Amino acid sequence: METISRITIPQRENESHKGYYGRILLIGGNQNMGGSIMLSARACVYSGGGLTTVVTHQSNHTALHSRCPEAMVSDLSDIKRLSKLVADADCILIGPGLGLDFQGNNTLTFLFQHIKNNQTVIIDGDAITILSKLRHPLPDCNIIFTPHQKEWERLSGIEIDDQTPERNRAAAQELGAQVVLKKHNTELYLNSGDYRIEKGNPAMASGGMGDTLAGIIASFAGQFEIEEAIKKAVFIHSKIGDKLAQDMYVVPASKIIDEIPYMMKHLEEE
Ligand SMILES: NC(=O)C1=CN([C@@H]2O[C@H](COP(=O)(O)OP(=O)(O)OC[C@H]3O[C@@H](n4cnc5c(N)ncnc54)[C@H](O)[C@@H]3O)[C@@H](O)[C@H]2O)[C@@H](O)CC1
Ligand SMILES: Nc1ncnc2c1ncn2[C@@H]1O[C@H](COP(=O)(O)OP(=O)(O)O)[C@@H](O)[C@H]1O
Ligand SMILES: [Mg+2]
Repeated sequence: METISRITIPQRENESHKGYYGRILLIGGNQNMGGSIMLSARACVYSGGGLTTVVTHQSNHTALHSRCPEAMVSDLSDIKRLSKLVADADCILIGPGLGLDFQGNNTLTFLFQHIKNNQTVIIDGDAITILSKLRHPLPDCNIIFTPHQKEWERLSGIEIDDQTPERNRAAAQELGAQVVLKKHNTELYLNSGDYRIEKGNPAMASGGMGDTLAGIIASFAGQFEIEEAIKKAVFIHSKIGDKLAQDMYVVPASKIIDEIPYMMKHLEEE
């Protein structure tokens, strides 16, 4: 397994506009977990996503507008609008705070029926847990799963203690998806090979940290080639976590988000 020890961020073209940097659709946040998709949304915007739209429970709209006015919103139950938003998106994230009830279920099913093979979907959090139970056939498109170890256990059937690189690779292959296995020293099972990020620390072990990473991956998937997007996103997330942990005992996810544009600038190609 190869260790990723550095990444770079390309300079932006002068003659570019928001349409160059991805139309990103983020789906999640039920009545109780609006904060999770707000973290994904802010992370997406702060990572440079061109246009960010959030599909979330209506009760989250005001808070989302207030925390992240750059993002557009739509109601989780507005299926007609969802179908247009899915059709227009380059990259779709589903799962943070989605909930495990019928609405989460229906939304995931709807997305799988409507996504096209040139689109990318990132499946995180509750969407992974739903899928582990329902065993829907996966759609024909670029699929990235971002489970933590427990979610991976549910999805792959491999118990946490048995999650070796060989077994994880075989399970990713069987799913036909790329997998970001989140843990201390996160592992990436990508089409080109297996990678490890030897960055990140326990100050990052707090709720919302994965929702934030999912937002960065979605944003980068709208801007960069897909494998590069995953590598850059996981690396930057952990590198910021390490930087902040030099002075902070715990690193709340919101603090990671605030640092993203600065770290991207720091890693920008000459
Ligand atoms: N502010 C919010 O609204 C938040 C919402 N969240 C959402 O809550 C939903 C449930 O996610 P959870 O992950 O909490 O619940 P899960 O029940 O899916 O898994 C959490 C449990 O898995 C176990 N576990 C084992 N290895 C782990 C590892 N390497 N990393 C993390 N956990 C590990 C832990 O015991 C932990 O209690 C998701 O949709 C998530 O997006 C969370 O992100 C927390 C913050
Ligand atoms: N001890 C640790 N070392 C490095 N990274 C960690 C550690 N604990 C948590 N993280 C990172 O925090 C994130 C947690 O993801 P997840 O459990 O999905 O969070 P949530 O669902 O609460 O947003 C992952 O990116 C994981 O790698
Ligand atoms: Mg999570």
